[in-house]
Amino acid sequence: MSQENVTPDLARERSKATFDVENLAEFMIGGRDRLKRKRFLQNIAIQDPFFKKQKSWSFCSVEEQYDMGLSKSIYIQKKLQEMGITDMQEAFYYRECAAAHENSPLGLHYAMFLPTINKQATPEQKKKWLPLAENYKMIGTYAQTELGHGTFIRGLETTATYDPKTKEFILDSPTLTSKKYWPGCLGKTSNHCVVMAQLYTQGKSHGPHMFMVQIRSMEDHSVLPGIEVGVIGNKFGYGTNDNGFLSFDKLRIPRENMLMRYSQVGRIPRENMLMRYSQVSRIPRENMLMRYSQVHEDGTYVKPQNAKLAYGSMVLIRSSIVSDAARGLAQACVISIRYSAVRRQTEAYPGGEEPQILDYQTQQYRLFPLLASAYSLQLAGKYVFNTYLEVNDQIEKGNLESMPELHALSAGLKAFSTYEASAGIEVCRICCGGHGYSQASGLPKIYVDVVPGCTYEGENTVMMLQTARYLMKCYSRAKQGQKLPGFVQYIGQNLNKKSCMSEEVALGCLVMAYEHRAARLVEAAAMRMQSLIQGGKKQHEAWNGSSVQLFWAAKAHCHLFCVKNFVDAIQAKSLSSKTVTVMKSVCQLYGVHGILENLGEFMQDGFFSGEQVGYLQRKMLALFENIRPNAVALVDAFDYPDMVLGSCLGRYDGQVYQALYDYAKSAPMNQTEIHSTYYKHLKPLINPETTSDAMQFAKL
Ligand SMILES: Cc1cc2nc3c(=O)[nH]c(=O)nc-3n(C[C@H](O)[C@H](O)[C@H](O)COP(=O)(O)OP(=O)(O)OC[C@H]3O[C@@H](n4cnc5c(N)ncnc54)[C@H](O)[C@@H]3O)c2cc1C
Repeated sequence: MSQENVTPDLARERSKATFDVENLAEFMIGGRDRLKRKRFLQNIAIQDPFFKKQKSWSFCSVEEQYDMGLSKSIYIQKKLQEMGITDMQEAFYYRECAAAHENSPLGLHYAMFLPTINKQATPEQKKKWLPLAENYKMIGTYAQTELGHGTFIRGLETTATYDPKTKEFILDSPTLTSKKYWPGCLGKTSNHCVVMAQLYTQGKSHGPHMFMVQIRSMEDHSVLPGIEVGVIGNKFGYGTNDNGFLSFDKLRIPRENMLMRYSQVGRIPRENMLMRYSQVSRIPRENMLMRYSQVHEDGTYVKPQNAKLAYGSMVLIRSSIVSDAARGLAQACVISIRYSAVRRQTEAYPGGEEPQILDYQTQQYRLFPLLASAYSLQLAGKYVFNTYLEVNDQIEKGNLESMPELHALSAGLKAFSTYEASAGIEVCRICCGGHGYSQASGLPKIYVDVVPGCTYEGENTVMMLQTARYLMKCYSRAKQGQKLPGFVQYIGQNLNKKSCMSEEVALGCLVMAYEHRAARLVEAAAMRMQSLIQGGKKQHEAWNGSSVQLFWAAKAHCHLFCVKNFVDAIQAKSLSSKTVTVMKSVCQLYGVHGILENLGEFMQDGFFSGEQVGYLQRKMLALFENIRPNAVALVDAFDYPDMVLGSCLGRYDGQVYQALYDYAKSAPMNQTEIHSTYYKHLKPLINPETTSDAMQFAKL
């Protein structure tokens, strides 16, 4: 990043750093070559006049935002093609910079529609749809959520009823609450969508299945008969995205439009069933690859044998949400910490210099733990993604041994990270004082982009309870003396021990404390369930009656994972000893602050003494002092160019006041000396004798 014009405050901060920022930046991204490549690709976007001339999104109406989002998306895609970039990670680096937080109206085409065809379609279906989708003849999305149901997928009401006479499905939205509601890119952009609907065949319901449905003409984009589609109106954020509603009036679609890689229905010639995992009968049973579901020749539907196969794609999506949340929090920390190093406020004593607000201990108390959290969550997202890649081959071969653990962890981490990041971004905004409230800070935009991650792809509480379900299974296995896999081995451990914490606050003692807390909360939730069942409650009543404790247990499990993973990650050989020293402080702060924020859970059974809590409190304050000289260098190591941050406060050069003033000057309302509303409202108020029609009307 250019060192030109950097404010003396930021220049001094950087010169004080005790470690090599490049070393940490390379570690975080996964190597020197990758960092170089990322910078190369992002520089192309930074230099491109197309992006330079774009109006700030914050001065646009929702319709303008949608228009701009679409034009940018299409431009970005063309550029990626021109540059021959096919690698997902490389495309991400370019897009991250070029799109600068704008949620693409084509986002779900790439993120859900194309992958769904790739993963769920038969070879014939792929052959038919993929070229059309890749060439933007088909533009699609994924429509699952309805007005009445999102979380409870089995409760979806859209029906797809098979008619064997015509070999068609009839899609119908029989109730108001069955209308699809929320899917991104649905209202105005897509001409196709994958619809999740309840499958009925031979008079029976077989649960939700996916269907490819054309909703608009590929010639003139008109809405097809039997379909009603539109946008759901303005939202908290996501102005560039046309989240929509959709309903069907007995719409007929060909049988081949059911995504049938894993399940089939209806009579079709045997030779047409080129399904990887499903086969028709009349071959030896043991020859059948029946991992998912199958249909007999008479059209009988056979349900999937192993629902866990769907875990793979869920883990992948959730790991990407963890990384997105971590990125949002990291960017908010960059903005707030750089600004806090430039902003000066309140002379410490009469006539004294006003300190940088970053020197206030209370500012450090709010920002440094978030900085630690941003590192921890980024490392957690990386771990889940890399582990997914490692086990993916085994999944494809049907070996699902390690999947339940990873699946449960990814569900909990998705919730844990989005909660932590959303709350943290808001704290970063508040730490910027008044300017944090301006869109010019970039923080409101980051917040509204990250916070829906608490809801989509599994509502957070529901995700935590999913993790808790797995923890309960582990607990009961541990009580039966069975060995638990990898990371959950702490469950069922002896709880009659005390913390080894000393003044030094060793990382090992921090990990032990988090293990103890998680093990105790898992046990407490299990005991509560057990006692409710023994007291005569039904299983589901006992579950609901224990769900707060189950939630606590799942949260403690995720927190433990983040601490442990952080401790393991900083042992990496690629980190220099100076970087390790700094990162050890950051990691310690993450652990210490987490304990102090949840003290009751660590102290309830006397695991910590009051004296040990004193060690932790003193250590936290000492860590603030340790981290302070490196705070700016630590956010620099996230390596976000200004274009990605989109913030007047988080600029690398620290020229925040000029940037804020320029932003204000560029506001559309400042482009005229007198605003049109003066003639309409103010003039008649100030000079009633020149009363406008409106005033005369009001007087009447
Ligand atoms: C920005 C955005 C984009 C979206 N994009 C898409 C999209 O592209 N495609 C799509 O299909 N959908 C999309 N959605 C919808 C989203 O997936 C759902 O909103 C989400 O799954 C949550 O479901 P819900 O709205 O039914 O929440 P609800 O389930 O109604 O949640 C409401 C409350 O009830 C609680 N609750 C519900 N069930 C339980 C339970 N079993 N135990 C305890 N508590 C429970 C929840 O914790 C929550 O507090 C999007 C949503 C948003 C906000």
